[in-house]
Amino acid sequence: MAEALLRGLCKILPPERLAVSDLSQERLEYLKNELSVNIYKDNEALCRECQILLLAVKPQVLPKVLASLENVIHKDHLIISVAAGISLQKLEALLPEGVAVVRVMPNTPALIGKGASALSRGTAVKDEELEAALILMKAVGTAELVPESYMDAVTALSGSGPAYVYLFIEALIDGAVREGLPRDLARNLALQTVIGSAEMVLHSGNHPAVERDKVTSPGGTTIAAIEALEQKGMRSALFEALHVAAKRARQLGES
Ligand SMILES: NC(=O)C1=CN([C@@H]2O[C@H](COP(=O)(O)OP(=O)(O)OC[C@H]3O[C@@H](n4cnc5c(N)ncnc54)[C@H](O)[C@@H]3O)[C@@H](O)[C@H]2O)C=CC1
Ligand SMILES: O=C(O)[C@@H]1CCC=N1
Repeated sequence: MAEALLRGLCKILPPERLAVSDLSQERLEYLKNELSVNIYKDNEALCRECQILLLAVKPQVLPKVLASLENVIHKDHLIISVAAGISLQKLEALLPEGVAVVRVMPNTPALIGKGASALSRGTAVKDEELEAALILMKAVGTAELVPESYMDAVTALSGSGPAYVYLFIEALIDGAVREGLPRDLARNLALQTVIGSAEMVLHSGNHPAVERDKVTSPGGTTIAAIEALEQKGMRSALFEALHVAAKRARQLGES
């Protein structure tokens, strides 16, 4: 996730104003070679140099990382956490008192500037700090301010969502191959179908069902396919997927 954000940020900031630290020397060298950003092997050294700190370690690791930075993080820092499930209350308790923290749920299409992020504001965040966080996230796609109570559902929808869409695309391609199409042709048609359909809903502002009805001829092919999808429980499978993902986000916050 950090690489996706970093690549997006490189489009609005010169690489010399960006720095990254990681335990893995190999990751650091890869990012230096790819993006020419500054690299630090040591989180503390990076914290001394940078004012905005974007934390992109696993939720299970985050408390340990923040504990190790207790003496270097101070009130002039703005902390942005992308860790799934970790609440603002928990982040604030892990940070020195009064440090500004914004909780963000981004997604990996940020890598190509097509991310979808939601942000929630911590208690010590000043207006200009919130604005800075929004500018950074808008550099990699759409970014919306949301109440923190939405965050686990956001994680289930747009945070994890790209994975569901990739699974859907993969299944479309395999289904077409099953019907005899060459894989390359199936891939191109499947991808353009997903992109075109999303853009139709976006640009028309219509409910998706309105666009679906336009495809669905009486007695035709589409209604036969939709009957099969309803019988196989596609809709309820997605309800369940989002439900367990949101539940898992809450569990990650408790660990
Ligand atoms: N992968 C995704 O699509 C999304 C991930 N997130 C959040 O982003 C965070 C990272 O997730 P991923 O990128 O998937 O994980 P990842 O495992 O790919 O990346 C974590 C990175 O942290 C580094 N790291 C581990 N301990 C460290 C330490 N003590 N100091 C410095 N670096 C350390 C690792 O070497 C690794 O490069 C998680 O909190 C996750 O909830 C949020 C939205 C979407
Ligand atoms: O799978 C995860 O836990 C992370 C959070 C959202 C997307 N990836």
